[in-house]
This record gives sequence, structure tokens and C-alpha cells, in this order.
Amino acid sequence: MRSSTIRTAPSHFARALQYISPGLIRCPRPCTVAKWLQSRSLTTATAQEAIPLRKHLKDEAKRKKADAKRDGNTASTKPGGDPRLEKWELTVGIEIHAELNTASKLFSSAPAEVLESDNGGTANSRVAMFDAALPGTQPQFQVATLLPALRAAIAFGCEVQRQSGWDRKHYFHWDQPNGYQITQFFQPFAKDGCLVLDASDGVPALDMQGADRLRIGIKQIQMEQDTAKTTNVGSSTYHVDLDRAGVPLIEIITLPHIHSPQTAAAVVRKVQAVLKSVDSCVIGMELGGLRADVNVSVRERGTSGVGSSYSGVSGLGQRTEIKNLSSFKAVEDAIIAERNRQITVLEAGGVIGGETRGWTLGATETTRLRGKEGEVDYRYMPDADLPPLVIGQDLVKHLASTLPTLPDELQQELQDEYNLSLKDAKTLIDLDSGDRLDFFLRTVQSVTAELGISRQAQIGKMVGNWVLHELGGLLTTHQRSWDDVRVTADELKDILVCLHRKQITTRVAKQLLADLFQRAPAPAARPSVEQLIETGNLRLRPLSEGVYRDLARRIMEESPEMVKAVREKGQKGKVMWFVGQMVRQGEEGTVEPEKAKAVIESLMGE
Ligand SMILES: Nc1ncnc2c1ncn2[C@@H]1O[C@H](COP(=O)(O)OP(=O)(O)OP(=O)(O)O)[C@@H](O)[C@H]1O
Ligand SMILES: [Mg+2]
Ligand SMILES: [Mg+2]
Repeated sequence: MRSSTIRTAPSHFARALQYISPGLIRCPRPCTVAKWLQSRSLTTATAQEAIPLRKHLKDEAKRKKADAKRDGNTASTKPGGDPRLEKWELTVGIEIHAELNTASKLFSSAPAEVLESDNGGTANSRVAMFDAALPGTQPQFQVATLLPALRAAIAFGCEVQRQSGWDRKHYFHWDQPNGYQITQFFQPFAKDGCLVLDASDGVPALDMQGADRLRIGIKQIQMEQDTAKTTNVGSSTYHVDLDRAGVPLIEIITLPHIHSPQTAAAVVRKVQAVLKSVDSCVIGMELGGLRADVNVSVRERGTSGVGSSYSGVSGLGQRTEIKNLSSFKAVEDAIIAERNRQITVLEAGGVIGGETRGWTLGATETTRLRGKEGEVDYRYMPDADLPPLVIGQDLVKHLASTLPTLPDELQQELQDEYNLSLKDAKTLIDLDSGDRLDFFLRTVQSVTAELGISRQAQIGKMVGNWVLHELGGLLTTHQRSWDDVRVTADELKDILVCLHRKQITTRVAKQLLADLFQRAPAPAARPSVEQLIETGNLRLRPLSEGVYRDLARRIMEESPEMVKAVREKGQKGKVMWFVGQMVRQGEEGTVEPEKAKAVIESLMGE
């Protein structure tokens, strides 16, 4: 039998590359941020879940806290936690199915991109004869589909197998015209990887157990076909759209290393971020590009459950599986509900059956779909129409050395080289499909060039603050999205350069930004930052120490209670209230907050 070998030997590799869309090709680059910046111009359009700004993040954190309290989701030692969790330990393993970013289907040359009808798509218009299982057709492995799968495997540190194989998983259903799905059951192409998370990924402190990082083992990654899409149109009618049939997927299988619902959601979120960063998968969970099956068991702490084991992890409780979850929230909520159900059954002296269960959004309970006795026998067998897949190490090495920057590397560099906080670095990476980070980096680059500063770290924090919080605040206030931001990186650079040179005050800088933000978008005729400063007479007119002191004294006389709070109660934070008053009451463009603060502090001490 001939095997489909992929090597970097010029003929094979060139042939593989010609099938790859430009967004998939990356070149080696010297440092991670530079690498990322360059890759931006090549990245294919992504549909990204909008990630909220600081206020929204706070609200989200509050909501999560309230949810956790309600669901008994926190550790039992915390107020509001379910006390039963002191006795019972949860274990979760996840199977994540991700649609690969490829031009063609896995075994036919039909296009892999599925267009929805509201986007110009027509059902059953992207179907090769093999996808419709017409008699006599055979699968033809499309080599280019392997490349995003390999990038994912490398990103998760898996061992890529020199030889893997294709197997048939049989079942009869209208979403599977062949009567079987081609997958890699016996010999997956990648094994033994790992996902690393930390608290900033949303892992609760209890799961971190005092360590900085949590490692979740990845047992294997396999390639397989997606199924057709079925839509229920009436009580007993289903429409079948074969456009999705045969689209390449990877299934990423984690070890049962997860012990809380929040960590499970964090795992899926991080898997999505990593897959997107290496362009393996461009469509997020919100648009169906990723789906998760969660396997849930509980055992009494300190015991070995029913003694079930999986891939070297032993002493587990009996698992149930909840299939096809399509949001991070559904992952978290379904696990909470299933964990609570299992604990209730076990506490009442019952036994957990090996079941497949379902979950619908907004539900409070999982529902039984089928039990072990009803479990399908898939009659796995090697696919006789497909030769084994042989992957050359030279290709793996090439892809590893040209792998785009991973989110953790990028985040570290933003912290180290740009002096950003962990939170700001993460937010910049996550926001607006990377466009916000792009804007930040361009602004830093031009500000450093104009000011002749050699290290980005000197101004990174300040620029980060303006890009994330000042511009972000304006977007929120005016209910606009980043696509409609209206201030260019060059304009922000002009404002920040003037501010850094103390030619304008912070208040004026904010005013200029807001002014530009509300004008018609560039390149429509609009004044430059310099013109706005001139016409508005906004240039800083430095005040003498005497004028500062007079202004400060007047405000202090008008607010004796606040003075008392600072002087007698030691409420130092109130000094900033006085600074705010001085900036507000002083003439436009005259009061510098740092000087005002120094004067207030000195008068308070007198
Ligand atoms: N006792 C357990 N408790 C929690 N999770 C478990 C337990 N045993 C196994 N798992 C998890 O269940 C998942 C099993 O996935 P795998 O694809 O190997 O098998 P499967 O669910 O039988 O197959 P499929 O659903 O693809 O037909 C893994 O993520 C594993 O970590
Ligand atoms: Mg599986
Ligand atoms: Mg499963």
C-alpha cells in the first residue's frame, strides 16, 4: 500500500504549500512582538468574541462571583460555597472539536468554508461526490489540511507521530452520509501534549494549589471529519446541509486533570486562544468553530471513587459525558449541574451510571440521552481506502521554527519589554482580534521614534493606558466598536508626545482625544492635533508656585471637612480630590496635576 508521505523535500512541500491560503504561511521572525506585528498583515479575518473593557470586566467578575455563590461553585471554606464540596472532589476531562482553518475538506477538494445563507451561502453547494457518499467514490487525503493540525499539535507540545492511521467510526444517522466518520481512533497523529494555565486565565486559587502554573495533560490530538448540519423544520422534518460534511476537525482530548468548573471553562478558552494564535482555527466557539464534550465524575476526597482509570490516571469516579457544548458558560454551567446531580445521587446511596447526557442553554439540570446499555458500538476499523499518514520530522521542525507567537509568549514580552501589567497585556491581546494590540504597538513605535526614546518600557505603560482605558472609555460611552474608533495611531502619538513634553496638561490631552473621536473619521478634512491646540489656545501656560498656592488655599478654605479628613484622619487618598478641584477650577490648560499634588501635600503638612 502506498503511504501519503509529507516531507519538506522540495517537490512534496511545495505541493503542500500551494494549497495553503496566505494566512497560513508564516516566516521566522526575530522577536515575538515583531513576529506578531509582521504576521498581522497576513492573518486571515477572524470572527472574535468581543472582550469587554475594564468596567465590563469588573461587572463580569461581580456577576461570576454572584453566580458562583448561587451555584455553590466556590470552595466550601468560603461563605456561600456548597459544603458538600468538602467531601466530594470533582474530576473533568474534555474533548474539544475544532474546525481547522483549511481551504478544502479533509478528503475532497470541495471548499471547507461554510457560508451561512444570510451571508450569501446556499445549502448543499459545497459538496464533492465523496462528501455525499456517492457509490464508488473514495477519500483523497488533502495534504494541506495537515498543516494547521500540525501547528496546533506543536503549540500544545505534542509528540507528532511519524506514522498514524485513519479509522472508520460507524453509526447510522442522516448527518453522516457514508454511514461512518473517518477519524484517527487507533493511531492519532499527535500524543502527550500539555496546556499551561495560570491564575490570569481564570483558574481559581484553590486549583492552583500555591503553584504559579497549572498543567493540564493533553492525551492526544486526532484529525477527523465533521458531520453534515441538520436543521429541524417542523415536528418531523429535518433539512440536511452537506456543506459541513467532511470539513476537517481536530479532536483535542485532555486527561482528567481538571477539578473545577471554572478551570474547565478556562481550559476551553485557552485552547481557543492558542488555536487562533497559530491560525489553526479562525472561528471561535461563538460561531460554532469549537465544540466541547465534558466528562464529569466525582469521588469522595481521600478515596479512589469506583476505581475507574483513564490513560494512567486511576482512582476516579464513574464518568458521564455531556456532549456538544457551544459556549464557555455552557461548559461551566453544565459541569456544575452534573457535579451537583452526581453528589445528590451518591449521597442518597445511589450509583452513577455511565451515560451520555445533554445540556441546553439556561437549563439547571443535565438530561439523560442514553445509558451504557444504549451506547453505540462504533465497530471501529482501519479505513481500507486510505494509506497510513507518514509525517516527516523535517516538516515538523520547519513548522515549529516558524510557529506564530503564542499568547503566553506575547503576554510575557508585553510585560517585560513594554512594562504593561499582566491584566493590560492580556486584555490587549484578547481585544478586537488583535487590532487593539496592533494600534498600541504602532503608537509606541511612533512615540519612541519622535521622542528619541530607546526603550519602549519607558512609555509602554502610559500608551497602554491611553489605548485601553481612555480610548476604551470613549468607545463604551459612545457605544461604538473598535472598527469605528476614529482616532488614528498617529493622532494619539501627537497627543502623547505633547503631553510627554509637558506642552499640554493631561486634561487637555483627554479633551483632544474626545474631540477627535467625535469628528468625522479620517481622512475627511479634520484639523491636526497641533491645529486643535493652537485654535483652542490649549498649550500649557505654566503657572508660578504662588498662583498654585493661592488656588490650593482657596479650595482648602472652601472645603474644611475634606482638609480635616486628610490632616486629622490621615485619609491621604483625598489629596487627589483636591488635585481634581485645582485642575477643574484653574484656567484651561494651566494646572499640571503633579505640581498641584505637591502644593496640596505641602500645604496640608503646614
Ligand atoms: N472518570 C473520569 N472522570 C472524568 N473524566 C474522565 C474520566 N475518565 C475519562 N475521562 C475523560 O473522558 C474523555 C474521554 O475521551 P475519549 O475521546 O478518549 O473517549 P470517549 O469519550 O469514549 O470517545 P468519543 O466521545 O470521542 O466517542 C477524556 O477527556 C478523559 O480525560
Ligand atoms: Mg473522544
Ligand atoms: Mg467522548
